[in-house]
Amino acid sequence: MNEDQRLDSHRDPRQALAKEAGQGRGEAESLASDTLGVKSEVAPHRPRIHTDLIQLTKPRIVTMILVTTVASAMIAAGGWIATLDMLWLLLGTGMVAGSAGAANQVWERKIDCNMTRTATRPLPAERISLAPAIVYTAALGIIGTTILYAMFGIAPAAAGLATWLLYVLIYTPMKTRTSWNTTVGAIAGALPVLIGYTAAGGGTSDWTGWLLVAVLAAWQYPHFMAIAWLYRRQYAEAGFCMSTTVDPSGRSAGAQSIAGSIAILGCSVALCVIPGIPDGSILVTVIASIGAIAACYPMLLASFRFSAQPDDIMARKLLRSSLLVLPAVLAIVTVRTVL
Ligand code: HEM
Ligand SMILES: CC(C)=CCC/C(C)=C/CC/C(C)=C/COP(=O)(O)OP(=O)(O)O
Repeated sequence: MNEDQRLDSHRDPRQALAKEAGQGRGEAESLASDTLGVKSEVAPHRPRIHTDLIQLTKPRIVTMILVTTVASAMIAAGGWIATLDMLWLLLGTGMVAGSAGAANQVWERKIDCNMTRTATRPLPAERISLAPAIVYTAALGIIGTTILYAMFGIAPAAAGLATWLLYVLIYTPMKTRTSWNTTVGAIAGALPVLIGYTAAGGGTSDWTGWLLVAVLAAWQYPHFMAIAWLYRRQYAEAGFCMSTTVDPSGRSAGAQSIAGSIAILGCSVALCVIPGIPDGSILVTVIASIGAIAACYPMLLASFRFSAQPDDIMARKLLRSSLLVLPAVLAIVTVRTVL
């Protein structure tokens, strides 16, 4: 049984690889920590309630969302905003994002039982019952939206609410019906940049704000196509409709990964060039543009390699590069805009 066949086994690829690496983890670790080789805390065998309340919010996705929030606020403001304002912005956005993640898990509590990757979550594993989970989800969303409205006005609050509704009421039910769910999810995952952007004074009609949305939307294709490949059997068996269950060859996933990697490169360079129009420094513009291309290159290369050879090894490399490229691109574009 060669490596690919073993990796293709029905076992969760993370546990197969973890077992092989002699890590012998009892608990399946997060995909990113495993992929990035970053040691994350192994979930305690009997997690406490506060651990479960955090797990319900999809904390690692929310953390990356908050990274995009800081960047978009700084890009809109042309620099750092008042620290207290940034803290309120992160608290409000984090609560609304956590509420969306929790609402998704409430909605999918039954189908999550059918996937190794999600079966250990608080609701499928019955460590939290439905009623308190719903109250917790509602409280996070209402308090978070109220903070955004009270501190920053209608635009950030509306952007958060629109994202919540799109992710929970449109994207989530689409997951078992059509692989186009990924495009809706990409829009939902990208819209939160408008929270930070408008909270820091950016306009809803600014080119820069929508180019930031485009960067996030494009990024999610290589990001998720790698995941959709790694978990393709689990998605198929659980009844989800993803690009890799509709097209098991991986050609569609590969093509979408390449398209997304090219799109994020183009949008990132555009974000580096726009501030230089008309009277910005040519040298800074050129250096920043080269930096954006260099930051996107690893994910572009990984996308081409995954497309040429769709297997778990190439998919893990693509996922790893996606989780490193996004913060790098956001850092370069932020510094360029602030300079
Ligand atoms: C179409 C949109 C997206 C889909 C379908 C998607 C799906 C997923 C899935 C299934 C995982 C694996 C979670 C696990 O290990 O159980 C994951 C991990 C992750 N996602 Fe995404 N994601 C999307 C967009 C985003 C966005 C917008 C962000 C933040 C900007 C993000 C950040 C992350 C991070 C940091 C991880 C690693 C954390 C972990 O291992 O749990 N994702 N994503
Ligand atoms: C401010 C605000 C409302 C932000 C929301 C941001 C947010 C949660 C974006 C979700 C991105 C996304 C599609 C994740 C995958 O969910 P999934 O259901 O495919 O993941 P799963 O299979 O692990 O449950």
